[in-house]
Amino acid sequence: MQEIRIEHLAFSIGGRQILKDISLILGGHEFVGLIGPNGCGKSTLLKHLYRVNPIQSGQIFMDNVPMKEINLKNAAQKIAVMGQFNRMDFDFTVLDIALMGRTPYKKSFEDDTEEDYNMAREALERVGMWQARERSFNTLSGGEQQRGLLARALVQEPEYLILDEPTNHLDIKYQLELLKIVKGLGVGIVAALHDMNLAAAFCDRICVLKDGVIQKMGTPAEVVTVDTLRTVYGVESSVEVDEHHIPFVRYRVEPRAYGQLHVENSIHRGASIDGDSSVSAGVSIQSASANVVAHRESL
Ligand SMILES: Nc1ncnc2c1ncn2[C@@H]1O[C@H](COP(=O)(O)OP(=O)(O)OP(=O)(O)O)[C@@H](O)[C@H]1O
Repeated sequence: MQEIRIEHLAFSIGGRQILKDISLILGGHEFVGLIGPNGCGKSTLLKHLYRVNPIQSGQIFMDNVPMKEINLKNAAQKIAVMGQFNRMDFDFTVLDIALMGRTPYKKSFEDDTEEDYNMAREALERVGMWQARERSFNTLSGGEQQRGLLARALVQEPEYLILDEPTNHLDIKYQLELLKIVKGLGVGIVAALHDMNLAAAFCDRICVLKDGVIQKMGTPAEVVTVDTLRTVYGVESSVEVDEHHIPFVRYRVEPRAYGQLHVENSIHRGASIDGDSSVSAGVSIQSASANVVAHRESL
């Protein structure tokens, strides 16, 4: 696929406008990050691309063909999706989920072939889930589910990949691995991301949404700036740009806020929160305090 072109897309729910006049070109071989505060419209925009949300106003083209003229099966051969909500209604195994990636290529009730099985095996090995292939998908942890869904997307051999918060639930090793795998596919990618440093490290371009409007679009160095973080998120930061033009954000937090937290913790430590469990209350407060200290040191 060469490109997905979005023109003047607008979308309202219950009289509230969620997306306002969005125009955007997503190249077929670039990794575009979609960032912005909670509720700014990232998932709503992505749902238009994978056709969960109907187009109310504006147009979306895939390689110059209006999306509504492309039948769903053809679209599913071109576009794979890793969405945010992954619960399955039936008790599928991890292997079943991976094999579902072949569905757009099959006729109704056509059986899986050895080739399908080999593709599923290769994808599951790639995401470290082959050993868990007989596990019920619904019993997996959030991160394991996400890796299973990535395997399904790989098996689908898409030309374009849509990821809605793909690193949600993943530990740092798998966050990096997932982003490396998808980047290495050489297909177009659009991903809603919250972690600014991951977005900066992996994306070719970043689109910033706020209140359903595109605020900025550009390379990570153009977009991930102190000004963006202040105006879009209301957060103070410092941003360093390395020799590869990749920005790295450090968030500024008032040191006094930590001091106050320690004082509060020491006052409450050992005190009973629920009236009958002073020990467990003390433990949880201490561990929260330790987390804050560790976090502060890492800053
Ligand atoms: N079906 C719906 N009915 C009512 N409101 C909705 C619906 N879908 C989305 N919204 C609202 O639209 C706004 C944008 O939601 P969306 O999920 O696109 O945000 P987001 O940028 O992906 O947020 P987050 O970062 O929290 O995932 C939110 O205020 C949300 O509550």
